[in-house]
Amino acid sequence: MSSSSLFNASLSPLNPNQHPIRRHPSPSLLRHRPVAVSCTSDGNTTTPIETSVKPPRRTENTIRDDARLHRSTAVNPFSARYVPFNAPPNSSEHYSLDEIVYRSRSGGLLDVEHDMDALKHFDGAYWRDLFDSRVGKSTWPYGSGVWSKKEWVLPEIDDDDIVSAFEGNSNLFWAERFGKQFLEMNDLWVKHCGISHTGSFKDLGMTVLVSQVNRLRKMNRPVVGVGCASTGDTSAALSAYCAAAGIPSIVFLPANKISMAQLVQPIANGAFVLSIDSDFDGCMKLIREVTSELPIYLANSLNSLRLEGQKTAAIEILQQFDWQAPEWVIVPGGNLGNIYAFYKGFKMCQELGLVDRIPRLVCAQAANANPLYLHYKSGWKDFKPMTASTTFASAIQIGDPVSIDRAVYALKQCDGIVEEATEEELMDAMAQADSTGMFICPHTGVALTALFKLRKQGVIAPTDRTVVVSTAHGLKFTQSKVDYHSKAIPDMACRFSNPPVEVKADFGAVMDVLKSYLGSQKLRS
Ligand SMILES: Cc1ncc(COP(=O)(O)O)c(C=O)c1O
Ligand SMILES: N[C@@H](CCOP(=O)(O)O)C(=O)O
Repeated sequence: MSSSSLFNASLSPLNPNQHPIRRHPSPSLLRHRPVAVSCTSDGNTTTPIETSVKPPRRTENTIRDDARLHRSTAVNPFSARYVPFNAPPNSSEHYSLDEIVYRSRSGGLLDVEHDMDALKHFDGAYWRDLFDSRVGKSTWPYGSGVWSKKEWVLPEIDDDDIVSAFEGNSNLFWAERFGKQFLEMNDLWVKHCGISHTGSFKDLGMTVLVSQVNRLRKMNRPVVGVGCASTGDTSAALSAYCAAAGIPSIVFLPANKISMAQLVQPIANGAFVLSIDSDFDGCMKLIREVTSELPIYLANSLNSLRLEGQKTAAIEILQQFDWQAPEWVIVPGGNLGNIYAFYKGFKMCQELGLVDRIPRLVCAQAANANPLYLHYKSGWKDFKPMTASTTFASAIQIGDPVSIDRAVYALKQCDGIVEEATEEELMDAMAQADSTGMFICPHTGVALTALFKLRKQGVIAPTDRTVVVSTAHGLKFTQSKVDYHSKAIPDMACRFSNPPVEVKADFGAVMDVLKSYLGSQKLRS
């Protein structure tokens, strides 16, 4: 096929189905940068994207229409299916992603398995270039950080079925001052997964799950609604994505155990909200029972589809470092799906040749809800669920995590570590981070405490490139910050509190407090 006929055959930018190297996977060709093609809105003329300006969009077309016009007619070579998690090599049990199944025949967890042989037809340079070419665009659905990796997420879904808020592509913040001032580190980063559509990393998984539900409903599968148990972030993401797609959502929340900002999210998005007199683990048990009786699709991370979206945050970190792996990635853990999602994202990048090694993972838990930490400390012997106590890191107040097996597997594979944080430690860490220009949630405070401890022990070196995953926006947890800064927390010194100074509306009084403040600043500098 000549290069010009290739341009004419391809109507989709950087579509691997028509990529010139696809049928010639010799190493030298595979190293070439993919040739991107574009076309006019009537789909006729194609030119290399790097030398042309895209023709103006027809105003009556939406970006979905544009995607439909440019859609490839070639057979999609990529696929994925459910298999039992960590199945023995001789297992043949598998399920189509169009089946409604959350557990294996033996009652174990499931995993989404991709056809790695098909993905390996393209080398690491190909995938790196493809993913890089999609960042920062408004092309449907690749403007999403999740769907820009569609071939590795849900390769078979029709773009028309995708429900996306262009989530992902979250900023990787160089924590220069925090690293220098508190940890003597020069290469510390915070991946702000909470600066997102509903304010937490849950958007990454929920776009995938709700898109698949949208597809199932179009296939007339019996799904009347989607349900979850939640500590506040899963419920917010579920209700927002369902509302965008016009799908009913049902959320089970532990009464009085989530923040006001989190509670109002599903209410505003029109979800059916049940406030249940229990803790998260109690709500989780109930939603599992209910979804096995009623045609309500289960949206918690027990459902392995969610993790396919969440793993893209790991891929994004590598991408943001120009495809270099950091030494450490620290993730706060509760129901424990996310730590496995990070491992899976990193591992796929290694297996498909985008990077040559993966980072070591640290999972950080609140000491008041630390079943994984205790399991790790026991040498991975005999896991014991617990009743979690109240913690300011309320979204990880979980004692019986559904993904315990996934987390243990991930941590063992990458020589990972588990750490814990007391209430005072996590609140101090959050205040310290905020004082250097961040505005993080208490869960990120748990992760930063783990970093403090590992630096002190000499496990993490001053020059180690380290990423702390910030899982939710601080604005969802302002009450905890108010309590801390007003020193209203019993038995907590609140060492880094910064309460407002009350002063009379009088010039002299204002000058006095300002002079005293500026004097103390001079002493500090
Ligand atoms: C803000 C926040 N951080 C961390 C976590 C922990 O994630 P996972 O349950 O996947 O361990 C959750 C949810 O559990 C969360 O909502
Ligand atoms: N923090 C979570 C707890 C449930 O986790 P999931 O990932 O299994 O949905 C929440 O916000 O509900």
